[in-house]
Amino acid sequence: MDKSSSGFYNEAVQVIVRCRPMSQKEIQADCVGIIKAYPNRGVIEVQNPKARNENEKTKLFTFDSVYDWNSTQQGLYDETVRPLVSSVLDGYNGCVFAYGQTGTGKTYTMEGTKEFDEGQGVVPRAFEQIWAHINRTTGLEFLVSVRYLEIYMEEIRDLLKIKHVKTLELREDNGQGVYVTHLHSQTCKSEADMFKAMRIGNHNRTTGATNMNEHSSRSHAIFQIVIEMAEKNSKSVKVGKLNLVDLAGSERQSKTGATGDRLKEATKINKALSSLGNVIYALAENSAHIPYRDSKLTRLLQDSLGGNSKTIMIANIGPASMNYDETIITLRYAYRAKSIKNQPIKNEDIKNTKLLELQQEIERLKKLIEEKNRGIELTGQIEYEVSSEDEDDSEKEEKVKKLELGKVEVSELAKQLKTLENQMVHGGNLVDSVKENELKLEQQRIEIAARKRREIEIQQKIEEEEENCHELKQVFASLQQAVDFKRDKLKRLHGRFQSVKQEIKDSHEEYVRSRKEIEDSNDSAAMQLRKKFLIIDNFVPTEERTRLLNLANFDDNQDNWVLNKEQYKLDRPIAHNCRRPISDFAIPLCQNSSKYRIENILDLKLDMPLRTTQEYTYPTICPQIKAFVSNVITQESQNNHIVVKMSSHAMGLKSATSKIEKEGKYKQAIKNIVEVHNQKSKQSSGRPVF
Ligand SMILES: Nc1ncnc2c1ncn2[C@@H]1O[C@H](COP(=O)(O)OP(=O)(O)OP(=O)(O)O)[C@@H](O)[C@H]1O
Repeated sequence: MDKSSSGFYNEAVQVIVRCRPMSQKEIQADCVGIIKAYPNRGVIEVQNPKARNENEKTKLFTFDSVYDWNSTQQGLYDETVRPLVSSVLDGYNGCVFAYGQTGTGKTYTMEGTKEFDEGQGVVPRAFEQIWAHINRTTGLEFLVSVRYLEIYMEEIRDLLKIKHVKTLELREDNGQGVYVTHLHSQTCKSEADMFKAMRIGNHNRTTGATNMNEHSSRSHAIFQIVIEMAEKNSKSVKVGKLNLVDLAGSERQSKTGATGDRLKEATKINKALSSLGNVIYALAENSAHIPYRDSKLTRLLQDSLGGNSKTIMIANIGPASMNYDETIITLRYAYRAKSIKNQPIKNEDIKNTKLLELQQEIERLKKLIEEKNRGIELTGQIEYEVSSEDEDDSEKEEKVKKLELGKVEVSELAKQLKTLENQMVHGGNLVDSVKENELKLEQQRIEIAARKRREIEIQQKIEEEEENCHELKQVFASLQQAVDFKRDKLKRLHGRFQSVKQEIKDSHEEYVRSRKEIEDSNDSAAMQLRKKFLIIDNFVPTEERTRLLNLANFDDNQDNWVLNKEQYKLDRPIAHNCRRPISDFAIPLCQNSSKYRIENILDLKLDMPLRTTQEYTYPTICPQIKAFVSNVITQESQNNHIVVKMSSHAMGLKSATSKIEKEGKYKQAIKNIVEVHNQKSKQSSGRPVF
């Protein structure tokens, strides 16, 4: 930690990398593993399956810690996330987010699997830690609430209240940072309440199957836990906020096979992730402008990246050779994120919190109840002391009524008090011995994590120093030895120079590729814009255009242009006793109507719905019967009936007749004859003729 120019302490974003095991699909496709992880040095080595020369063969990346396929959920949590959640419980803002290609284990890391103990990911383990802390902390009152949202197709959705009627918008506030309006906040009184909220949200989250992942997350999800804590009757509160973020994975259409909706989702996912990449890049480069406003995701993560938060980025990668390009891109972003500096500040002494409001309201209600009770007691006493003979009946009744009313009011207030008290949790409801043991265990875990981090840091420093001091330590016996040593060093440095050169070349290629993507999307946006201009220029009168342009204002919160609704009023055309045509058939009828002319200033065709019926097709007669019968049918008219006669070889050249009512129903007649004959044939020979 170092001090920034603004006087706050800078703390770098902690970046860890996790590589999942080879998947069944990758094993079946005979994919080669290209990742080597060195957890004690925090190093990841990637082998390039397309290497053309020695320099391109391997790439090394150093991180705060790395986890390979043998890593456990418990190990990862204890070593990296537990210390962060402890800080949140001390009043800091914290954020853990999982980043990486689709199918690399982001959801596995954040949520985990259904197996109860070992399978649990970061989110449920954080619940456990938070509630263990609350249950052993005496003397404090807590108000714990959760929110769960997803950004799907650039729209924010409340995962705890899916049928939200109000639109959820992003707003910015000096105290709160960026927040979402009308987002449902669920108060939790126990670990089970939090689990319930998580399950509801997960159930509502948008997922879908792709070639890369059967349960692919199609949205970015943020689970937010807010913990307000204060002593009883205190004047200020400490607030810890934890954001647990499971991002949707970046994906290539060629690999995921996405089409239709999946493709549209993928385009939005990739766009938001590329904005995130740009923010990381700009922060790492210390740019004057950080493009947070490019997407909703980056706006929501504004505090976590470069702001008031302690942040951990978990970069998830896969081990297979077929994903080499994506793995390198993820590792490059993660590497850049290492140089992002945040300024976490303890949220102490906060005044406008819900917990404070609750505490004050509880106090007020308690006092009120006390006063009312005192009043009731007094009225009761007076009633008892004053002799009943001195009062008439109506006065007595009045007093009894007043007394009853007072009691009802008190019971109402007591109910309100109970509801308010129920929202808060009183810490420290564990038995003392359990409390002590838990505290010890927690401290041990945090110490072990800190020791491990220190070991990795020391190891990385030693390697750096060794490189620098190697030459100083050497004592050369001969000139030749010195030359050999220098040659070795030159070779090493040349190798390093080549790999840096290669890295620059790769980065340039990546830059060209992403520039091309941006240019393509710019071109398509410009094309859409030209189309809209074509319509506006040709169909919207100039005065109206100027009027509307003057009414449009840019809304920072919505990040969009909006029309001033009070001044913007479009007069609807007046009806002229004629209904608006709603079908092709009705249009000609309305051609002469003044109403039609006024409303349809632009003579556009109506958008007709797609046809849902089919042309009538005549039934067909079985070709054998048709050929056979057409030769022998005769018809005669008999008392308004048609008699169809047919004879066939199949019937021993006998003729049969059928009587039908109308012309054109020969098929029916033939059917009748064939059925009758088939029945006869079945009776005699056991099988039909036709
Ligand atoms: N460390 C791991 N150990 C064992 N299995 C893992 C691990 N990481 C991921 N997996 C498995 O890999 C598969 C894909 O994981 P997951 O769904 O978490 O990927 P994802 O990155 O969230 O994908 P998407 O971005 O498409 O949502 C799952 O079947 C998961 O169980």
